[in-house]
Amino acid sequence: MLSRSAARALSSQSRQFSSSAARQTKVAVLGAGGGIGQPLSLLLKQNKLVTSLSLYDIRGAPGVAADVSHIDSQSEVKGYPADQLDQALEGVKVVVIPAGVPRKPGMTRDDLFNTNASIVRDLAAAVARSAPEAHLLIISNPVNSTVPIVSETLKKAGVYDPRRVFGVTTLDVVRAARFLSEVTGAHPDECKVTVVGGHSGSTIVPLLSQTAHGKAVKGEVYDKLVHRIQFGGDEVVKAKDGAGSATLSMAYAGAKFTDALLRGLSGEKGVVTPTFVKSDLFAKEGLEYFSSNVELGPNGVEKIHPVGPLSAEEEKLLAACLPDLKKNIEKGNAFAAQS
Ligand SMILES: NC(=O)C1=CN([C@@H]2O[C@H](COP(=O)(O)OP(=O)(O)OC[C@H]3O[C@@H](n4cnc5c(N)ncnc54)[C@H](O)[C@@H]3O)[C@@H](O)[C@H]2O)C=CC1
Ligand SMILES: O=C([O-])CC(=O)C(=O)O
Repeated sequence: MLSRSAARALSSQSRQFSSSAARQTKVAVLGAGGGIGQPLSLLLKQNKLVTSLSLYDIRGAPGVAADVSHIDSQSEVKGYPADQLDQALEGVKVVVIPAGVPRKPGMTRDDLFNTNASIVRDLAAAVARSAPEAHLLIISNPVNSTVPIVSETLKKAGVYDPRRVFGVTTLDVVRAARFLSEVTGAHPDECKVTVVGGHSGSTIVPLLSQTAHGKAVKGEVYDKLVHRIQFGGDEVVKAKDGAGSATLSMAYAGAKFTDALLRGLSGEKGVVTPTFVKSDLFAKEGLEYFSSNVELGPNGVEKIHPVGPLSAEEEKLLAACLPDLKKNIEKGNAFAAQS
């Protein structure tokens, strides 16, 4: 017979266990064998909100899984070969997709469309079949078009919920903080910049005027900083000289966004970060999707924040962003409509 205090302690322990178990989640990485997929899997293995990691790729996922599974964190890891996509998705709550080809020097992200559009469509169709209630985090480029493709594919399957589809634009936010810190000498933690729009060149709009350190940057230094944030991806593509694009910083950014979503799903309040989602902010201009600050919660997207006050320079950047972004979105929609 347990004493009353022992029984109380046991019941409080089991409440704690059940609430933390409820918060934990099975996460899949599709494209886990790739340049982003491997370090992303490594980082997700260290996330306490992940109970189980399901690693899928058409090449090499079982090997990555065996390797990552030796890390001494609580989650289980399983790798799936090319013919086991549906099994990989069973019971999965969050699906992160870095599958597809990366750029080489001289290419734009849009040049990846022809290869990556069908990869992303087929993976989204599998999610619709095997994990219809999962949240989808799209890393594969061109994000401005792959997010519409995923959304339309889910719509066709009758399982679309716009609160559960996210284009991962976190790398732009990460770069903006780092590059602003390099210009000002302030710590990156004090240089958080909201980046809105989409994820390629002119569609990337950093709102430097909304931060204390960013507001102080003017003239040529401002122009160079904005250009560096918009074209940071090209810097890495050039330096890698044909061996691909950003993988390590992207894995960091992907893990950071996944963690934000998991915290929101688990009920944490006030989790707000930019992400490319179905949005009415620029519906009048004909845009169905837009990245702005989004509050993440138990259902995914809880609240889409407006872009807020803009400087004259940012008004111009936004004016340049909207038509390009609209074209990218329409291209994704047109592909999905023909598929
Ligand atoms: N959203 C963002 O900020 C960023 C996006 N990217 C994009 O991420 C994508 C992946 O880049 P990396 O990892 O560097 O490329 P990678 O070539 O190293 O890896 C891609 C992986 O996808 C796998 N794959 C191809 N087709 C697949 C399919 N049908 N199912 C499952 N897996 C499949 C390949 O086998 C490979 O392991 C590219 O499209 C790249 O442009 C890259 C950096 C930043
Ligand atoms: O530049 C690329 O192709 C990869 C990417 O999206 C980025 O690094 O932002």
